[in-house]
Amino acid sequence: MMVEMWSLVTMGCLMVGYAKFKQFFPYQFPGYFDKYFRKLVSFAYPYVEITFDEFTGERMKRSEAYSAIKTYLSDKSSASAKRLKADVVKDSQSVVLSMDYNEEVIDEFQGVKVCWSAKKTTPKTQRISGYPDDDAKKFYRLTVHKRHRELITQSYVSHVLKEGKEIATKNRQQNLYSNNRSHNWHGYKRSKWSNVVFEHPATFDTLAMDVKQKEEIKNDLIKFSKGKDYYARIGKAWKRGYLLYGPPGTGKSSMIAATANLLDYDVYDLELTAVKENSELRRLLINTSNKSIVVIEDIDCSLDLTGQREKKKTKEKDSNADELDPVAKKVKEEGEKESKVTLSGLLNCIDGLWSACGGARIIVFTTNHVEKLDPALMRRGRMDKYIEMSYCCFDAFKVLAKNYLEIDSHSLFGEIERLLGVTKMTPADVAENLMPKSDYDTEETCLERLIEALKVAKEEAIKKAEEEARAKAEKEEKKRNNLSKEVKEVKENVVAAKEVKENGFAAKEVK
Ligand SMILES: Nc1ncnc2c1ncn2[C@@H]1O[C@H](COP(=O)(O)OP(=O)(O)OP(=O)(O)O)[C@@H](O)[C@H]1O
Ligand SMILES: [Mg+2]
Repeated sequence: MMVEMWSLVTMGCLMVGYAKFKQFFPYQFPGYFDKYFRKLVSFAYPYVEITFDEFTGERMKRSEAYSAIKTYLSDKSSASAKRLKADVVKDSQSVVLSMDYNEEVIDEFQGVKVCWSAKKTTPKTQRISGYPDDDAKKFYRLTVHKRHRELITQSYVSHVLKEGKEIATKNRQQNLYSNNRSHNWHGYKRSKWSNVVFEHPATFDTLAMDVKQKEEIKNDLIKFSKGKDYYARIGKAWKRGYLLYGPPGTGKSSMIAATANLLDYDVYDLELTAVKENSELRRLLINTSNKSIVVIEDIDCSLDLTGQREKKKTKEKDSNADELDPVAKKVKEEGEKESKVTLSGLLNCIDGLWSACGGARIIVFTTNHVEKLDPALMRRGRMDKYIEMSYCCFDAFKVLAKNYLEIDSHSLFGEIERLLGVTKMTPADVAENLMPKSDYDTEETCLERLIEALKVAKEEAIKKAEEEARAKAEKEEKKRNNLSKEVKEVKENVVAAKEVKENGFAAKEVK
C-alpha cells in the first residue's frame, strides 16, 4: 500500500500541476494533450477503482450488493481496521463489527491483494435536519491493480456478494417494520421503514382455533415458502395474499405473528393512512425485503372508501401528543387530508410492480367487518385465501387450556364444551378467564371462573336476544299501529269527502 500511496501522491501532483497549466494557458493546448496526460496518470496510478453505492435506481431501493459487501467486510475488518462500528444482533447475544468511514481493509483473493475502503460524501448544500447524516452518500470502494481487473470483476466480486449473503443469512434476525411518513423520507439515511427486532411469542402451537383449519393454513404456508421453483415454472410471481376476518380478539394478529415465526419472515406493518398516494405506496412496497409479510390491518377503515373512521380513531389516540407539539399536529393533519391511496392503486401495485421484485412475499389484510369490504377485494383470485377467525370452539379452548394451565383434560371440560356450543366468546376472553390471577388460583378455580363467565355470557346473550326480539316486535307493532292509523285516517277522509259531495248536491237540490 506504500506503493499505492506514492502513486497517489504522484498522481495528485500531476493533477494539480496540469490544472494550473490549463488555467494559465487555456487555449494553447489541443485535445491530444489530454490523451497523453491521461496515459501519464494511468502509468503513475495503475489501479482500477470500483464503487458500490448504498442506493440504486434513483434512491428507490437500498442496494443488495452494498449490504452484502458490508456484511462480508465486517468479518475481515474486525481483524485489521482500527476504527469499527458495532451492531448488536440476535437478541443482544452477539455483536457485528463493521469498518468505520474512511477506514481501509485489505483482502486477498487467489493471491491478489485488493483494498476496500468505506466512504461517505456529504453534499455541499445541506438541509437543516435533526439527522446530520441524512444527505450523506455512502459507498464502498474497491481498489485493485489494473492487471487483475478480469479476475476481480469476473470472480472476486461475485465471491464477495455470495459470502456476504451467506453470512447475513446466518446472522439474520427477524424484524418488525412500520412505515415512516413520507416527509421523513429525505436524504440517504432516513429510510421508508423503521424497524425493531421482531420477538412475538405466538406460534401455530399456541394459536387457538379449529384443528383442521389450522393444519390446512399451516400446510398452505409451508408449501408456499418452499414453492420458489414451482412459481417460476408456472410463470407466476412468488406471492400469496390472505384475508383474515372475524370479530376483535379472535386471533388475527396472533396468526400473523405465528406465520412470521413459522416461516422466519420479516413483518411490515403498513399503516395506509400514513401513505399519501399510490406512488408512495409503490416505493414502500419495493423497499420490503424478500421473505416478508406485509400486513394491512383493518382494511375496511384504512382505505379512502371509508377512510374517515380510521383517521378519527388515530386522531383521538394521538390527541394528547398533538397538543404538546403543534407542528407535528399540522404535518399529521396535512398528511391525513392528502391521503389518496386507493384500493385499485393498492391492488395494482401488489399485482404489478411488486410481482417483479422476486423473493417470497405474503400480504395479509385483516378486517372485523368483512361485509363492508369492497367487492374488488373479495373477488376470487384477488386474495389466495380467505380465513375466518371465529369465536372460541372446543378445539380452540383445549389449546388455550394447554397454553395457560398446562392441562389436556379435566372433569370440567365436558361442561365447558357444552357451554361453548351455545355461547359466543372470543379466544381472547376465554384466555383472560383461564389466566391464573394469583398464587391461590388453581386449574380448577380458573376453569370454574371460565364456566361462570360463559354462563354470564349466555345469560346476557339470551337477554340481548330477548330485548332485540322485543324491540323488533315493538317496532312492528308501532308500524302496524301507524298503518292502521293511516288506514283509519284515509277512511275518515273518504267518508268526509263523500259527505261533502252529498251535502253539496243536497244544497244544490234545495236551491
Ligand atoms: N385464536 C387465538 N389463539 C390464541 N390466543 C388468542 C387467540 N385469539 C386471541 N388470543 C389472545 O387474545 C389477544 C388478542 O388477540 P389478537 O390481537 O390476535 O386478536 P385480533 O383478532 O387481531 O383482534 P383485533 O381485531 O382487535 O385486531 C392475543 O394477544 C392472544 O393472547
Ligand atoms: Mg389485530
